[in-house]
Parts: sequence; structure tokens; C-alpha cells
Amino acid sequence: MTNIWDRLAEHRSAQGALRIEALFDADPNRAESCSTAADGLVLDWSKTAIDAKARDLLLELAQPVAARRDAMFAGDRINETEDRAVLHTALRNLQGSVTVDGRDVMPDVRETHARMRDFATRVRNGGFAGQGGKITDVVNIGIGGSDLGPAMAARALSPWHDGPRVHFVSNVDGADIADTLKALDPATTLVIVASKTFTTIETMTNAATARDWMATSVTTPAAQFAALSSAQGKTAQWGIDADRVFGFEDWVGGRYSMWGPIGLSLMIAIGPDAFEDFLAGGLAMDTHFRNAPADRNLPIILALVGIWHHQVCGYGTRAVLPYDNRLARLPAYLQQLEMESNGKRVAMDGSDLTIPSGPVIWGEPGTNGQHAFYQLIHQGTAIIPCEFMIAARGHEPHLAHHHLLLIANCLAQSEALMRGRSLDEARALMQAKGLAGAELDRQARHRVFPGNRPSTTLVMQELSPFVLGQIVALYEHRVFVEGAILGINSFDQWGVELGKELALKVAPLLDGGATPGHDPSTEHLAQLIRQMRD
Ligand SMILES: O=P(O)(O)OC[C@H]1O[C@](O)(CO)[C@@H](O)[C@@H]1O
Repeated sequence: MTNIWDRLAEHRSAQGALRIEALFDADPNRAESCSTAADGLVLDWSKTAIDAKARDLLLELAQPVAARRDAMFAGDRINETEDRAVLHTALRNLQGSVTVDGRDVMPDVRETHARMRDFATRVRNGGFAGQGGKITDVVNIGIGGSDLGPAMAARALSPWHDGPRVHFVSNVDGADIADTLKALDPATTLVIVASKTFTTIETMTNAATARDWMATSVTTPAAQFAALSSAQGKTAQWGIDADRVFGFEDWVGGRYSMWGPIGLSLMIAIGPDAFEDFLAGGLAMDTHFRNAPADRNLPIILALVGIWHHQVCGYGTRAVLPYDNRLARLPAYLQQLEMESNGKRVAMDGSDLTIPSGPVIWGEPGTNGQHAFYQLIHQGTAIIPCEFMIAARGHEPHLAHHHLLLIANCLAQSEALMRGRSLDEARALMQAKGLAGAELDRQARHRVFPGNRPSTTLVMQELSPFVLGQIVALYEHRVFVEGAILGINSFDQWGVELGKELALKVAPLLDGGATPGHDPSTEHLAQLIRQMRD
């Protein structure tokens, strides 16, 4: 394994000043041969410096992935630090069969899905109503994996919305819930408390606030609450009727959970049939991931491109740039999926990682990002691999000219990043403006684009529930492949625990109490804030 990393590093250094464009000169079919497709979703990775040798070495690196992938789908306890299976894929394979510890888990999955379908249908058609009539608004209260997935997807699939309005509250900042609830009628609002553990302080605080708000208008607030949780005892204590509690097993990780009960708000918004199309897209990607050979396997290729850029080339961040305004929350969703999964420093066996783990993920939809941070991407000193996404068709046929411009911008950016603008070209531009001598040189230098900056482009026909399912599953498996290659556990998240524990100890300081063991800076800040507040 180490040997392949060394060989990759040697090869990268042997590439020297190689320009990506030169790879197209060497291989006239590069655009096609460096495109990988799965059920109509196409990834073009030709605008990277991955040449034939790098590709072969990366594929060698991926050889151990197949065994771990098969173990995951078989229900083995591959999440070793939490001693759990990893089976979110079962939630989208409703006809499938998978056993954990000798027990077929699918009857329960199917039963819960059927209950979700029934409840969502009744919320949508008025069979389940609020104390003031048909449900007009649904508020999903959750955070992290209990928020980001459904919030991202609800926005992405807004053309499919034909149910009640859905809103998402996640932040413990009271501004979030206050701003959301102020426009709603408690008597026609359904509140869904989404929390796997039903202990997360942000979610439980927001849920209690929502219950108080509801109590100002209706006699039985709990009757307009539903819960999505693995902790059924706690949901009962909270007074939520078991009929409206949708559970899932510990083998569904929070950030992988939108396919099951955590997707209820999405199902209510777009309807159970469209939600099942979303599941079908995820299942199609699973089938592809399990069966396609590594060199034509979309998640494996996407992961290897990521490894090439971060672990081999040393680029510290990765920009996700969907040219689709409705995918505005995708970068935030992927931040949790990728960084909570692969932001680790210890290998599965407890030893220190000797290679860097996952990169920083960030991004914004195009074209807005172009007018904000693309300056740095094009001319800054850091190289930022960009992941563009674009649909051939938009959802507004009467605005087709907008969509053409959107596509043109997307393609132009990846071209500009790769080709850049040479000093000679910049000088010619300045000459045409009448400049000469030292001033011409000075002005020209500011207009040089170094180019040779890598990007990938994911192309879809249109952003439908099926395609969104493919994209989410693609990224889940990409994270899996990267984690398997790095030898880390992508399914735990111990790194978020310490801050949670300390928040509970800091809280008394803000009320003038004393809890031992804080550093002087934290004590001082707490005191300062207390004074400013009073
Ligand atoms: O669904 P819960 O239990 O409220 O947890 C919410 C989120 O908190 C985390 O545990 C840590 O941020 C995430 O992994 C999870 O998605």
C-alpha cells in the first residue's frame, strides 16, 4: 500500500510542469476516455492531470475497496469503533434482503416505509389534519444529518412540490425558529422532530420552543408532532404518539439517513411516488457501484480523482460548484457527508494516519460564485480542484435562454481554469488598448491566468428525484471509497463530542456560576459577555 503512495508521489513529481492541455494533444480521445457514466449521469474528469500511469496507479490503490464494499452491503459490522453495521443502502433497496446478526432487517424497513407513505399521504390529502384544519406547513426540527439531507433535497426538488410547505429549523440560535414560526399558523402546522438520538441539545431545545408556540393556539400540541428517531422510549416520554414515530436502526448513520424516516418532510413535500423515484436513483447508483469494473465505476473514479488532488498533489480544499440554484445547499450537505466522515487522524487500527485525511469541502452555486470567489480560484496562489455540476435541461422551458447562459458559464469556467491566459495573450490585449513599454508589461501581468487548474464536470439530463438520488448515493460511495483507501472509519464522528460536552459545562458560567477547569480565555470571554448582556 505504502509503495503505491510512494509511486504516485514519484509519478506526480516526474510530471513536473506538465500541462493538462498536453494530455489532450497526446490522446485525441481523452475527452471520451476520461468520461465515466452511470445510468445517464456522466462525470468528465479529463481536465485533470491524471494521465494513463496515474490512472493505473490509482486503480491499484483502489483494489482493497471491493472487499470492504461487499462487507458493507452484506451487513458486516464495518463501523468498528461503534460496533455497527453500515446499511443505509437497505433503506433504498425495498425489495432487497439483508441480514444483520442473522436477522433479516428488511421486513422492518418495509413496514416503516409503508407507514411513512401512509402518513405522508394523509398529511397531503387532509386525512391527518391539524386542530385548525388541513396541514399547510411542516416544520422539520433537526440538525446535522437530521436536517441537511432533507433540507438540501427539498430545495433541490422544489419543482416537484405539491404538498404542504416545508421548513427546516436547525440552529439553536433562537433566530432560526423565531423567524420560521412567525409566519405560520400553529393550528395547521405539523412539527417533525428529527433526531436519531432524541437527545441533541439544539433539536430538543427547538422542539420544546415549538411545543410552547403550539400550545398558545391548540389544546393538544403533541397531537401535531411527529418524531423520527431510533430512541422510541424518549419519543414516548416526550408525549408523541407511537403512530407518529418513525424509527430506524443504529446501522443508519445520521449523515446517511435521508433515505428513511429522516426523509419524511421531503416525502410530504414531493409525495411518496417522487420520494420512491429518489430512492430508485440511489439504488441505481448502488447497483452500479457494486457491479461496474473499477475503471468504469463512477464512485471509485470520483474518489480516485479526489485522492489524486488532495493526498497526491497536496491541494487542501475542494470546491463543489453546482450550476443549479436549487442545489444551493448541496455544498453544506457534502461538508457534513465528507468532512464528518473522513476528517480523521487515526486509522482503523488506532495508529496515526501517515497520509492526509479528507480535504476541506466548500462551494456555492454558479454563477453566483463567479462574482465572489472565482477570482481566487483563477489567479490565487492556491490550487483548488473544482467540481462543476450542470443539467442539460432546466425546469423552466419558458426561460430556456437563462439555462443556455448557465451552461455556457459552467463550461467556460472549466475551460478558463485549464487553459488560462498566457503573458503573450495578455500583452496582446494591452497592446490593443494602446499601452506600451513598462506599463504594458505591468498591466499584462495582472491579466495573466496561469491555467492548468483541474476540474471535473458532472453532467445530468435534468435534476429529477431519480437523478438527485444518484448524486447523493454517488457522493456517499465516493466518501466510502476514499475512507477505505485511507484505512479510516468513515462512519463514526467522535470529533464532534468534545465541543458538545464542554458547551454543557460552559453554560453555567454565563449565568454567573462556576464550573472548574476552564482556561483563562474562556472564563474571560464568559465574563465579558455576561457584562455586555446585563
Ligand atoms: O439526529 P441526532 O441524534 O439529533 O444527531 C444530529 C447530528 O449530530 C451528530 O451526531 C454530530 O454533529 C451528527 O452526526 C448527526 O447527524
